[in-house]
Amino acid sequence: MTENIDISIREKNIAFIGFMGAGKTTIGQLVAKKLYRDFIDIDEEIERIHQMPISQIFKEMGEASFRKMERELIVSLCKNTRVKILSLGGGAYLQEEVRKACLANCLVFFLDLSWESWKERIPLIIDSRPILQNKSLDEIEELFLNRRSAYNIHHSRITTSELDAESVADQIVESLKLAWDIYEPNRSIFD
Ligand SMILES: Nc1ncnc2c1ncn2[C@@H]1O[C@H](COP(=O)(O)OP(=O)(O)OP(=O)(O)O)[C@@H](O)[C@H]1O
Ligand SMILES: O=C(O)C1=C[C@@H](O)[C@@H](O)[C@H](O)C1
Ligand SMILES: [Mg+2]
Repeated sequence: MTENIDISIREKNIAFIGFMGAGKTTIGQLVAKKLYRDFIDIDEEIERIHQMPISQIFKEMGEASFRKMERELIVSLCKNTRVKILSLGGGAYLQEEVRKACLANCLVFFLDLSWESWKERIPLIIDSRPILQNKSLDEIEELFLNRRSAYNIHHSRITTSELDAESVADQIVESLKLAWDIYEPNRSIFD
């Protein structure tokens, strides 16, 4: 397939972006199920291709190689696939090429949460995210705040603080259906 130009918004891939632990994998999976769409988690896909966890890829191949892998995979999926749900890794969207490809070919949802809410998730993610290793809480907060300027370039922002994953997914599906009906009434992906 050639580059996705002028595709209908119903056919566009949906991409989830946001900080580590914001819920991109969890919510992406739920949204995919609710919309009967294929789900691709970029981190899991890289782990599958290389047959090792991300933390080991960082250790053995270095962060720069990981960033190249995620960039190439995301850009290729953006250009060559449709109707998919893509959950990006937390740092992928910091790369300009990734941002451009996502914004041009996907509906980009920023899953946002407050620093206070994020801190409650630390025990759930701390061991498996190499970027968080050997950092103080202040340093992690700085990263959390600094990355917002990139995440703020999106099509839609959903605040997930105080909401369980199922409710966030329902809210996203509702907003998508509304947008599809407003911008492309009387159309289905089979037209
Ligand atoms: N809305 C939510 N409320 C409470 N816990 C949540 C919510 N969404 C996700 N979680 C939990 O937070 C943890 C991290 O979620 P998840 O792995 O989906 O984050 P992520 O954004 O994909 O992170 P990464 O960028 O590192 O891939 C999981 O244990 C998940 O169950
Ligand atoms: O925020 C980040 O930089 C990362 C987030 C994870 O999803 C993984 O992609 C990896 O651990 C790096
Ligand atoms: Mg994830």
